[in-house]
Amino acid sequence: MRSQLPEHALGTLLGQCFKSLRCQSARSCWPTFSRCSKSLHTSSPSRRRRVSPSFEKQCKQFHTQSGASADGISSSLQVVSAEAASHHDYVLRAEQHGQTGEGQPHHGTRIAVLGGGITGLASAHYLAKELPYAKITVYEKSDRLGGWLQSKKVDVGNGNVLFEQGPRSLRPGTPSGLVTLEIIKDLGLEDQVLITPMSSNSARNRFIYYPDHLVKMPGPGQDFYSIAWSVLTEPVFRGLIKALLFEGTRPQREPRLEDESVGSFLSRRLGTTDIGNNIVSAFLHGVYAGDINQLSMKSLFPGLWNLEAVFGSFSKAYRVTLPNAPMLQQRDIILNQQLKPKLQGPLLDSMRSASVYSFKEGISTLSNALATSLKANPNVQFKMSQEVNKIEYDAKAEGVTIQTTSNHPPVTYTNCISTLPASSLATLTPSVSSLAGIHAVTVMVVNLYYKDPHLLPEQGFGYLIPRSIPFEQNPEMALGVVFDSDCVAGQDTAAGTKITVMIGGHWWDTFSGAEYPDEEEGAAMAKNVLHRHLGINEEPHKVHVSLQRDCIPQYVVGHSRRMKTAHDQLMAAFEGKLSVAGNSYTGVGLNDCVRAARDVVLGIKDRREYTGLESFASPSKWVTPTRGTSRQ
Ligand SMILES: C=Cc1c2[nH]c(c1C)Cc1[nH]c(c(CCC(=O)O)c1C)Cc1[nH]c(c(C)c1CCC(=O)O)Cc1[nH]c(c(C)c1C=C)C2
Repeated sequence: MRSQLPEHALGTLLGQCFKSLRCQSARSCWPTFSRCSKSLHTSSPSRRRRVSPSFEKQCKQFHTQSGASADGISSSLQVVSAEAASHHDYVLRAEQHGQTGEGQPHHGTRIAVLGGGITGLASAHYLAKELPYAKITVYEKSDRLGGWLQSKKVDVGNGNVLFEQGPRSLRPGTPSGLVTLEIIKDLGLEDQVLITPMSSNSARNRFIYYPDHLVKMPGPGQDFYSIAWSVLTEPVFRGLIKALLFEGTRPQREPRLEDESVGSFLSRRLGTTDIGNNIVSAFLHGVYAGDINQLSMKSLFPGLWNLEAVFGSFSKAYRVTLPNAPMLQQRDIILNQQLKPKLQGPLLDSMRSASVYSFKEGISTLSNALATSLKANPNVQFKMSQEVNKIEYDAKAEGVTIQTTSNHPPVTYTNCISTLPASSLATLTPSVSSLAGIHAVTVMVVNLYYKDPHLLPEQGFGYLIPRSIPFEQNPEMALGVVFDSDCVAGQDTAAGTKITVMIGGHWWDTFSGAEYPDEEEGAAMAKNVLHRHLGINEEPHKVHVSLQRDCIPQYVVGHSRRMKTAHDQLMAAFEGKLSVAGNSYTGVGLNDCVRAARDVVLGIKDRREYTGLESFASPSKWVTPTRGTSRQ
């Protein structure tokens, strides 16, 4: 299965150009994955011997550098099993210990979950499943559950259309994606799932708007000549061929360099800022609504960051590792091994052909079903409209005390899982000061519905707008446009064209609250964008504008170090009884959030002391299961 993100541009250009260098951050595709984990099991000494001498040399070099055994291939295979048994593999161990963790069931265990968004609900779900004896209390400051998942059904006269105001679809082909599938299975939502196949227009046709027209990004189904023509003639690809040809000649980064921005990394490796500014910045707009010159290479693309450290350049990595030996994180392999056998069946089978998926009633189906199932559980209590204003460690009780703005007395819990934004958590407890600086961007989401079903000039996912677009082409500071009618079919009963325009993000970093456009201005801005870029002059039949304040945390340079400090601070101040999960920490996607929820619950179950940031304190190893090399 190929990766079908809007960042296909990046995946294809960096990935396909070097063929094997699939970005193995959190985005590995699962056939590769299955192959690798299969070969992990079946790897025999005779197979291991079939390794090129140059590769072996690289491995030895790397192992020596990293302080690991210089035993090349076999040592890296040992790394895999050694890590599975190592002290920080809480998750695996928790599963092996069964439902009661290391000790006996602890009746009287009370766990607080702060935040009723998708991470909070998923945490409560896994707590109820894994610690059935525990009493769970979910605190939510607003009067609704689901957080950023906001699907709105709108009556348009001749039927309904569904507007998504936040995330709109899920990708099944990543390790974290398996966790979401597990929840779907737990909740019996299989018949609600709507799949967008990889063969669909939206999966195949992805565009960047540059400098004044839509440019189709290379992707599956496109023939070599049209890709070559596009790369040679479209200004968006300026400098690409030269950059790739000479990438291997550029020096490896200084070992001292702990992190750098994606923009800096690309210009250093490719010798030009054009690829970053024209292509990768567009992809980063589609996922993070963020700034390529601030976002962290190490956190966003750990796979590429790691490859440079190991091999010196991508082209060398390609020559050495060959296409079928991607490097994977040990924790991903373990997750795959845990969940895939459990998920075997029609749902997993149907996901093999899926690019993305959603639900008939929208993405909120997931949070609504979680809430319904939790409300039916007598061990789970929701404290709605209750804002937490203080969190303290109670050393005597060895627990966490939660105080809210309501007049209720503070309550002490055995453990607390905070799914609040990092910066909010920092205001509730001064002891995790390192979380205070985590900034999030605001995006204005404008959903438009037109009765005319034939308005769009192209069929596809939509388009992303890079930072380098001339100002007069984008004075509204739009980040991208989604062709919703093509993206997820089957949610609307009314025919027509549904589009979402996303505006702002990092472009609004310096805005104070008062400067954001109001709904009327937002609607006018979106219509201007569609008029200028797509020639749409028609008035929409329905418009919905929502300002999603601080919705996407930014993993800027130094993120992993900040997280490591936060882990240490949480351990020092709360003895591991306060854990964190959510989009501020280990990934901004929905799948990342539910995976974080599961990890935290299994960590608590296993050890009862778990911060959720262990992966920063003891990073998972990188392994090439078939051949073997690793790096922390
Ligand atoms: C509010 C706007 C958002 C923008 N990005 C995100 C939100 C919530 C978060 C996000 N979007 C994507 C990912 C990656 C998913 C993954 O599996 O890792 C994340 C974390 C990809 C994406 N972006 C857009 C779509 C339709 C998708 C596919 C999957 C999804 O629906 O989440 C569209 C899009 N999002 C943003 C912009 C500017 C944009 C423009 C086309 C910002």
